[in-house]
Amino acid sequence: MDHGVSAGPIEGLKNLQETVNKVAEGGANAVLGHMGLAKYGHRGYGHDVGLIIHLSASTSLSPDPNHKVLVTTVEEAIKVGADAVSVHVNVGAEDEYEMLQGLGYVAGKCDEWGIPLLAMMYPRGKKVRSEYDVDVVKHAARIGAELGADIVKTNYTGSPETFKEVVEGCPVPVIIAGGPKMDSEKELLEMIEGSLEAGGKGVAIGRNVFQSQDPTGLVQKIAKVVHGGVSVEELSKLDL
Ligand SMILES: CC(=O)[C@@H](O)[C@H](O)C[C@H](N)C(=O)O
Ligand SMILES: O=CC(=O)COP(=O)(O)O
Repeated sequence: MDHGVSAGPIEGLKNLQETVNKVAEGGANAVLGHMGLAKYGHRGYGHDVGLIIHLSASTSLSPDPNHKVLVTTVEEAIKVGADAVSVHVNVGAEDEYEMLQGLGYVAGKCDEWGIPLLAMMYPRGKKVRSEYDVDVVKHAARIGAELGADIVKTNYTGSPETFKEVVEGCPVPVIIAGGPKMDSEKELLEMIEGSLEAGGKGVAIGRNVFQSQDPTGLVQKIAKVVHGGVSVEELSKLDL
């Protein structure tokens, strides 16, 4: 739910509290967002849900939206009760070097404090012809682990065969982002299933969940696939 910074109050994120409630009820393990999520997304009741504070930011209005900067610290995240923190690196961007420096720095701080670090490793920049190409995705994912992340989040490469190369090339658990809203839930669930088949360990789905007609129901289905080992075919037979 970090899109409020990059894209503004987009559909599904206008009311953070409501959205946090819906996904927590569906069984999400954690919500991820900027500092404001802790302040304005706090519900004070209901299911507990993990909190991952995102330390990087850029906006779609910037001359270079691929240039993410660190906007808060591991210590500030810990103060608001974070269970983990995340950093976004665009591998291939003009200012890649600063984002790599930032990731390395944050990884050191996370080790000092004993807090897990999720690195969002996206191949994005002039030399990147496709953000979903296995060669650039596996390179980006590997960098996340090399620089000290505990979990790497990246793009799904379109097939279990290619995604296996990403997982095998990355010594820490790899999870996938959802990307732009898809036409059907089935398409999303099949992508998730494909990533798990390849050895992926989970998902960090944004728009496809919070812009769904039924975020709670969709998270329930995702949890059945990720945690319950239920196939998408079996899922269609369940009364959900
Ligand atoms: C809006 C996008 O293209 C996403 O992939 C973002 O870059 C990822 C992140 N959730 C963000 O909003 O920065
Ligand atoms: O930071 C962004 C994400 O974790 C994933 O967002 P998406 O909307 O699923 O791409």
